[in-house]
Amino acid sequence: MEKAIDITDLSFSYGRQSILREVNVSFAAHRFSVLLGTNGSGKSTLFKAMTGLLSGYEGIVKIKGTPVRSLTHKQRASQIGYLPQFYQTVFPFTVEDILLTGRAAFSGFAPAKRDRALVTQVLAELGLERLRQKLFPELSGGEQQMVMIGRLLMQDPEIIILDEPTNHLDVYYQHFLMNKLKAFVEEGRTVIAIMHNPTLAYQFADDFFFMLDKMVVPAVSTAEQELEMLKAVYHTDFLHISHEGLKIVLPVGEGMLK
Ligand SMILES: Nc1ncnc2c1ncn2[C@@H]1O[C@H](COP(=O)(O)OP(=O)(O)OP(=O)(O)O)[C@@H](O)[C@H]1O
Repeated sequence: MEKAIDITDLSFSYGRQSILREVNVSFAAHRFSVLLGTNGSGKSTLFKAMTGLLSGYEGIVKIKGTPVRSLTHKQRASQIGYLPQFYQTVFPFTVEDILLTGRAAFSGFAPAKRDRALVTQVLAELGLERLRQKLFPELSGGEQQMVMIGRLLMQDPEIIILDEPTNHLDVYYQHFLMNKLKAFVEEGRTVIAIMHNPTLAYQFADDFFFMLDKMVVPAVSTAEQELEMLKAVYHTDFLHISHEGLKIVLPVGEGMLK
């Protein structure tokens, strides 16, 4: 297996609070991997380690064979695009300005003509042309989320790492985005995402991982084991529904299953 990200014996604490404990996991290149897990289980912390934004951990995080700590900012930007869970700007930047910042690691603060052409291309790809001159802080949450995905495309990284990419998106855009992420993988990129919606993840992604007891556990093979794993992670019952070859995993409330 060609590894996009390889993590060995990663442990990390915030002060006295242990968050990650000897995490060993690899995310395959050219696949769409999803990490699922409960609130506060350490998923974002793990992703920060993967993107070089976390310091003070034990263990090794490698991006395509090179420790992330030894990559320069520019090398990192060409390999990894990261959509954080939270971002905020109160400055009145237009959507175009925000997209151009996706090129900052390559073009500095003087965007080239081709960077503006790329803005046109990315907005068209995401169907967001109407937003080009709008002020980013005045967009809706879902519009901002899509613009931030566009910013990743401007960066044109090999590996796309997303922390809850479907946040704020309506059902149409959730499916639109998941299809896009799948298409990026078909084009040869690697996508790794934290998601809170197993139903959506199972429909679109290739590989599944769970955050459990400060460690990352890969998905199990049989459908029955899968439901057990989901229950162990979320303390919630799940059921499988199969519809014309489409497998749907659905959480159900306690006591709903007879
Ligand atoms: N900067 C920080 N300083 C101290 N504790 C932190 C910090 N960031 C996160 N934590 C704590 O670390 C734990 C894991 O947080 P993390 O954000 O990695 O969880 P998560 O699985 O991504 O959660 P969610 O699904 O709610 O986004 C939480 O208990 C959180 O309170």
